[in-house]
Order: sequence, then structure tokens, then C-alpha cells
Amino acid sequence: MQNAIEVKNLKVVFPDRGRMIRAVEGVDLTVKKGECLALVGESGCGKSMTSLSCMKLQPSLAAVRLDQLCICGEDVTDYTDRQMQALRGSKISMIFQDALTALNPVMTIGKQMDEIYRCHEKISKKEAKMRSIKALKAVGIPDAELRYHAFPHELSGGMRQRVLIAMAFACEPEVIIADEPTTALDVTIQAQILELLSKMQKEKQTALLLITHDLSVVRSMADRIAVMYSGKIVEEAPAKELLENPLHPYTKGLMAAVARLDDDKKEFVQIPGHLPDPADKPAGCYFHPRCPYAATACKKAMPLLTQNQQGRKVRCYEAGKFKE
Ligand SMILES: Nc1ncnc2c1ncn2[C@@H]1O[C@H](COP(=O)(O)OP(=O)(O)OP(=O)(O)O)[C@@H](O)[C@H]1O
Repeated sequence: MQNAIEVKNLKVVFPDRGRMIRAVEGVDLTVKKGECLALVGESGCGKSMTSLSCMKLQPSLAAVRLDQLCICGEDVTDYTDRQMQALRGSKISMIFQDALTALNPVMTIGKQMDEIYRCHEKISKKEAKMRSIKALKAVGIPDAELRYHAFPHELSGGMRQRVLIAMAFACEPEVIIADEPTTALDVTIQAQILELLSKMQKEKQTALLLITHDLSVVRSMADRIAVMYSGKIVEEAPAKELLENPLHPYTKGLMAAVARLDDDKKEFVQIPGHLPDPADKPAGCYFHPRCPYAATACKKAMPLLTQNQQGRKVRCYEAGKFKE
């Protein structure tokens, strides 16, 4: 089966006052057609840089190296920005976390939606307006005909996020990247927006790369989960397997830090310490200074991301050896 996104050996570095920030270090990522892959990890671990690089949208200061990038079977490794522009919106699109920044504040919602349709298809203004209103209705915007004429600041945060979702799905792309799509919203609205995103993704069979720092968010949505720590993937598995039996000590820590509303016996446990300085990472496994199971080998060399006998991928010398 053709993959929606396939990136091989992605590296992103930033020069920073004479130092080198290693934001992403040799990430391989595959999002299969129609599936939801959640990329999870603490703030600063490199999730956004990974996802932006998949669209070739990284900040101009960043130096990006990769062996190969394929979008829906098309090898775009050497595509120019102009070539990528033709793909963005039609084959791949993005939902950002802050709708107020992502939307143009001086243009009505309707105009911004119309532009997407008219940019990718030769259709009349009238046809674009009809499609925009239909798309706004599909994401649950009440009085869509009226809201079509509204400016972004005239809508609530939840409504704006619904507009971004409508825009992302507008040209029926094969893959969508959603970077923390609900972080800027209050908790009651977050669940509604995630439900909408999940419903649209399933209905349209769109592949989704969902970026989040919150494992509870992925519980209901992800088919597979990749866990990132300090620029590297440390564990990757089908969602159910990973959530029921996390193998990497960092994934275990993330799980323990998730408050489970349905399990009042579980305690809220924070992972001690913090991510290493991205310009001064420790020798060996980057997680070893925070790891309760760290052995001598962990302090010496970075473990590889290897597949165990059960087909689970994990980057840890001690995985499977430690007891609860
Ligand atoms: N424009 C930039 N200049 C310098 N360093 C940057 C820049 N953008 C990101 N970084 C660094 O790259 C690393 C990875 O950042 P990234 O935004 O990908 O992390 P993240 O996991 O998405 O975090 P968050 O959840 O907070 O967005 C961090 O150490 C960050 O400080």
C-alpha cells in the first residue's frame, strides 16, 4: 500500500549564538494511507520541526537534511518551494494550533475559504462561495451563511478551529498534519474539536499526522503512536499495544503523567528532570539522566531503534528487562 508520508533520516539543526541546536536527529517516519499516526513527546522534543519539514515549511534559519521525502507516493525530496506549493492544500494540508495566527485577520472567513477552492480549481466565485458555506456547515458552524461574512476575531476560539479544519479538508487532501490542534482551546471545547477532526478523517479516509504532547488525546484517535524524545523517535507501535504496554521508560513516564479520569486509583506522576539542552545533549541515551533503569551501557552509546521479537520498535537497551 502506498504511504501518505514517508520521510527518511530527517535532521534539523539551528545555529544559535555559536552553538548548534540539534532539533531533529535522524527521524524516519511513515504515515500510511488513511491512518492516524500520533507523534507525541514533551514540549521542545522536535515534533513541530518534524511535521513542518514534512511540508518543507521549516523556519528559514533551520538547516534541514533528509535522505528522502515522499508525499502520497511522489518523491518530493528535491522539490522547490513552488513545486511544494502546488501540493499543499491539494495533497497535503496543515491545521495549526493557534487559529488566530493561522487566519488572516483582515479578510473574512468566507474570502479565505473561497481562495482555497479557487486556487486549486478553476471555479466561479459563486461556486466557491457555495462550497465554502457547505464546508462551514459540515464542520458544525451555526448560521454558516452569516459566519461566511465574519472576520476571524468575530468568532469564538472553537469556531475558528472548526474553520481551520474546514480549510484543511477543503480540497480533500490525502494527508493532513495537525499540530496540537486543540492546545489553544479550553478543555470543554477540546473534546468537541478532536471528535470533529476524527469524524472528518474517518469519513474522508484522510491520513492524519497528529502532533500532541498529551497521550490522553491520542487514546481515542490514533492507529499508531510514535514517541519522540530530544529529537529522536524512542518508541513506535500500534496505539493499543503502546498504550497497554509501553516499553520505553520515557513512554512509561508519559503514561504515568496522564491523569486518567476513569481510574481514580492511578496517581499523577511527573517524570523527574527535563529535556536536555538541545545544543549540549548527554552522551549515550539522551534519556539516561532521567531514567530509573539506566545501566552502564546507557551512559556510553545511543541505543538503536530496534524491533523486538514481537515486532515492537523501541530505542532502549533495557526494554523488556525491567519489572513494574
Ligand atoms: N526558530 C528556531 N530557532 C532556534 N531554535 C528553534 C527554533 N524553532 C525551534 N527551535 C528549537 O528546536 C527544538 C525543537 O522544537 P519544536 O518546536 O520542534 O519542538 P516541539 O516538540 O514541537 O515543542 P512544542 O510542543 O513546544 O511546539 C527546540 O529545542 C526548540 O527550542
